[in-house]
Amino acid sequence: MRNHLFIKLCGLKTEEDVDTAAEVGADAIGFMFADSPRRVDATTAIRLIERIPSHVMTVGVFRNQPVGYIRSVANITGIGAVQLHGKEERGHFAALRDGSWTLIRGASYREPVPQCGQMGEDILLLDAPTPGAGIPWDWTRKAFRSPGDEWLLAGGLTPDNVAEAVEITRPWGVDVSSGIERVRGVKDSALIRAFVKAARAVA
Ligand SMILES: O=C(O)c1ccccc1NCC(=O)[C@H](O)[C@H](O)COP(=O)(O)O
Repeated sequence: MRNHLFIKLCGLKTEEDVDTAAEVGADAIGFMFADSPRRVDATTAIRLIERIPSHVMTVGVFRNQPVGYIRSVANITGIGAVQLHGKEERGHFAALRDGSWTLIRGASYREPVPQCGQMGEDILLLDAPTPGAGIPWDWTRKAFRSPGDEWLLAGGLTPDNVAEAVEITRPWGVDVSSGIERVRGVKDSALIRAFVKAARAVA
């Protein structure tokens, strides 16, 4: 029996989204504070975070934004984790170490494969070249080796392919955004349920 698979659902925007995610047992819920059709403002995030049980990790996703802005959004909203998903270097991660947040690094799969902790992050999220586009990278490649302990597989995951992706790559967790939407930027409760069910079914 494998360990618990950590499931992060990203880009949620409504009460219905977060209530469904909590009900089906998501481990983390991501809010987009970077340019995206899923972007929310801090006021919306605060309202949504109030509904989320404390055992669920709340994640703010940022991309190439100043440390001061990230810190202020993190403080105002009370998010539990900061995900840096752009070209942020080690200095960005180091500057954000003074908070109580878990630090997540979103990196595109490439050779050499990014490794867990390389930039000072706590969790690595291994993604496709274009984040949030619903396009998978080739996780079926035979030479794939785990980048470390706490890493999330992301990029084009759906209820239909998540089980196979987990079986092949054996990640610590998975992350999804487009695969739980029928319309870009709009989450679908049935797809959220189907995704979590399929991911949890992997032995
Ligand atoms: O989701 C976005 O629109 C986005 C935009 C800019 C930077 C990061 C973004 N998303 C980060 C995530 O963690 C997504 O869940 C991840 O890229 C997977 O997305 P998808 O392939 O759509 O499942």
